[in-house]
Amino acid sequence: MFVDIHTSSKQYKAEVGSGILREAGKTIEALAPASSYLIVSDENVANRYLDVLVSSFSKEPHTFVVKAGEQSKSFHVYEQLAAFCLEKQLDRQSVIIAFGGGVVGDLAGFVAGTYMRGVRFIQVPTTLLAHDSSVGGKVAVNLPAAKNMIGVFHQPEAVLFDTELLATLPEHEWRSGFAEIVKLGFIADASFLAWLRETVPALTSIKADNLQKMVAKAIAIKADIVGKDEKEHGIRAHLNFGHTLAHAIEAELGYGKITHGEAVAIGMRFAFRLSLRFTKEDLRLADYEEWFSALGYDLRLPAGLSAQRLLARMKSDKKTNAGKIVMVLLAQLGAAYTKTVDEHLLLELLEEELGGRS
Ligand SMILES: NC(=O)c1ccc[n+]([C@@H]2O[C@H](COP(=O)([O-])OP(=O)(O)OC[C@H]3O[C@@H](n4cnc5c(N)ncnc54)[C@H](O)[C@@H]3O)[C@@H](O)[C@H]2O)c1
Ligand SMILES: O=C(O)C(=O)C[C@@H](O)[C@H](O)[C@H](O)COP(=O)(O)O
Ligand SMILES: [Zn+2]
Repeated sequence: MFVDIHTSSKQYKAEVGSGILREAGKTIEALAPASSYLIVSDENVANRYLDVLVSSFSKEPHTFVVKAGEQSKSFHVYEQLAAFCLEKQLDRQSVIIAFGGGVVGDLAGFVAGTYMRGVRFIQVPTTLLAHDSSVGGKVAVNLPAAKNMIGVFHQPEAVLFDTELLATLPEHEWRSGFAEIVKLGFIADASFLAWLRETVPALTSIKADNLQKMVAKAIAIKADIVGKDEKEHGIRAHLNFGHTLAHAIEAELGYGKITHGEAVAIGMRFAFRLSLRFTKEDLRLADYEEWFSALGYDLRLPAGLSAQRLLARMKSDKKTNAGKIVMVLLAQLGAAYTKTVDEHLLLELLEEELGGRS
């Protein structure tokens, strides 16, 4: 299956299929002829699949493997990778391949977006979550205090999503990726949401054809939004549903202590509760809680966090405007909007959530 992504800076395709990794090198060589290729991956993915990708090229590419996990989305690793590019004499005709989940995609994409002021790159995602991170061109590293603070918009040349690779993904990583898929239903497509609800009573038993359909549809919804607003001047902010709090939780706990998607699931519940303060629509929050609890999510704020500290972190969100926190809320299921929200209200809700934990 192919999904077209049309942004103002680039048009490209995402291919979603089973077994496409075995031909990925040839596909990349045809799509993006280059003076040299560099594959960036992490140790978990490299141990399982790097030889398959490397041997699919007609000429051996360079490889660079980082430690698995969010800690690798740092300036330190960014610098090591950029230095490696120079050491291997990558030039402006070279192509970088991000082979991994969102961490590798964001890191390698940021190096690609900045090395020699920008070289081409290709996303070869290996996690469910990477249906989101591999599309749309947001690439970045974290600052210790805040997620994705230093980055650029740099679209890939193509996305090659082999759903077969998801077979080795740990269950909590399925949960992480699935939260971002459901997010797309909440903000933009109520019928997709209903289909997900029907089709995914358990994460470990999604049939192969439904999995491909789900990933392709999620990419198509994201592509539609990014196509309308590549640089987040408006509607793209809706993709941040649940993220203002999620990013605060991730930074406050320390990167890698909770998966991104599991933090987003908590953030979405919080945003649901906040949305209910401003609408009379039935957002069916209880349905979400019941469904996600059955799938093994813990939607409560992690114990031990401070409401004041979370609020302070939320202020460094990229949507903040003149010191005011801007939240993505739901008008109804399938329709989002942004709203400046008074911090006293946010604090009240955070304290209520944390109080319920003791
Ligand atoms: N750029 C964007 O638009 C965007 C969108 C969403 C999330 N993100 C970012 O993506 C990151 C999270 O990405 P992620 O959830 O993919 O995390 P990740 O890249 O850390 O991967 C999760 C874990 O799964 C392992 N793994 C990857 N593929 C595997 C496979 N096929 N089999 C077995 N193990 C495998 C990894 O080694 C890692 O331990 C966060 O930093 C988040 O901020 C970016
Ligand atoms: O693509 C987007 O736009 C998103 O917001 C997708 C999010 O799922 C993703 O986590 C993104 O990296 C968040 O971006 P940020 O600008 O809030 O850091
Ligand atoms: Zn996200």
